[in-house]
Amino acid sequence: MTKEPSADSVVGCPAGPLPGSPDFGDQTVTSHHFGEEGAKLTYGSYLRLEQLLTAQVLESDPPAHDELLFITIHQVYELWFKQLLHEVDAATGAMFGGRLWWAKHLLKRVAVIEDVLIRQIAVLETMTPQDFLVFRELLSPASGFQSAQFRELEFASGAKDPTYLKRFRGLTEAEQQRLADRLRAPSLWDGFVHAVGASGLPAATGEELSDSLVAVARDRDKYGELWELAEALLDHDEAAALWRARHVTMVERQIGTKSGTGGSTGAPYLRSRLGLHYFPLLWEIRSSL
Ligand code: HEM
Ligand SMILES: N[C@@H](CC(=O)c1ccccc1NC=O)C(=O)O
Repeated sequence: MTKEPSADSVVGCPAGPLPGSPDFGDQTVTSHHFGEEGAKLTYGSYLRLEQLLTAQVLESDPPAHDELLFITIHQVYELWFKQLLHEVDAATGAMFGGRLWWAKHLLKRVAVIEDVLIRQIAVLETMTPQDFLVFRELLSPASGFQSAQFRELEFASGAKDPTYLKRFRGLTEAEQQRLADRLRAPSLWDGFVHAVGASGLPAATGEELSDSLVAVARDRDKYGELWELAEALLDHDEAAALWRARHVTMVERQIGTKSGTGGSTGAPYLRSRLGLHYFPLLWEIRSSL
């Protein structure tokens, strides 16, 4: 057990105002401005807090107490989805560029963020079905099904199901374009297949690839970097599967067997997606090891 340091026990951080820091009445240090002078950058302007903190607009009137939580959770998800796409794109590029250690580094971050996404479902589960029902009807026909970034993540990982392009209603032109672009762009899986080929192992057909992956697994002295990369991809795949499973249990807790606001059967539709794997071959080779 490590002891939590008290404020006055931290080296260089005595109790009381920090010398030279803004708004502490210390006028002696003028050579360093800590972002507080004139029109210089501030915390709020840098983080665009005016935009961020005015973007929670409730549908319910009078306001349903839990609708703010509902909006906040979804906005936080979309911010993390944006970050995940940033990392997944960079990891794909790194694999095509032969920088496998960087791809692995980024994929580890992806899995940690996904762990946060899984765990934050518990926050929304503090909302009871009764309190959700106060505003649920107002949400129809909107639904998480329409999250373009969520689908982009699926496509960017390797699960490219073009039928989703037609099944979406209400997406903006820009969102539709982004999804169409994603269908053509190389995925994480394409990047990994490239990396296997670049290492000298056969990777032209599914069978060759499967044999090569078994060879990688059996000789980690030789192919350690590829093996670890494959494991990092599997972590991402597993985390996405865990999120889907966690989401559907929450859905059943909130709406039981009711159909969804997005027009699907609800939990049965979501359960039909639980078998989805981004990298099926990485799971299949387990049976041959
Ligand atoms: C009270 C909480 C929630 C309920 C009851 C709920 C319910 C549902 C239902 C019923 C669907 C199926 C589509 C339809 O509406 O017909 C769905 C899909 C979806 N929801 Fe939620 N959801 C909740 C929270 C969330 C949260 C916090 C997120 C985070 C972004 C989310 C993301 C999604 C996504 C991405 C889909 C599409 C899944 C797919 O097509 O595989 N949901 N949700
Ligand atoms: N589909 C949910 C409603 C819902 O959760 C939702 C509604 C609007 C925007 C995002 C949502 N989140 C996930 O589906 C339902 O049927 O209750």
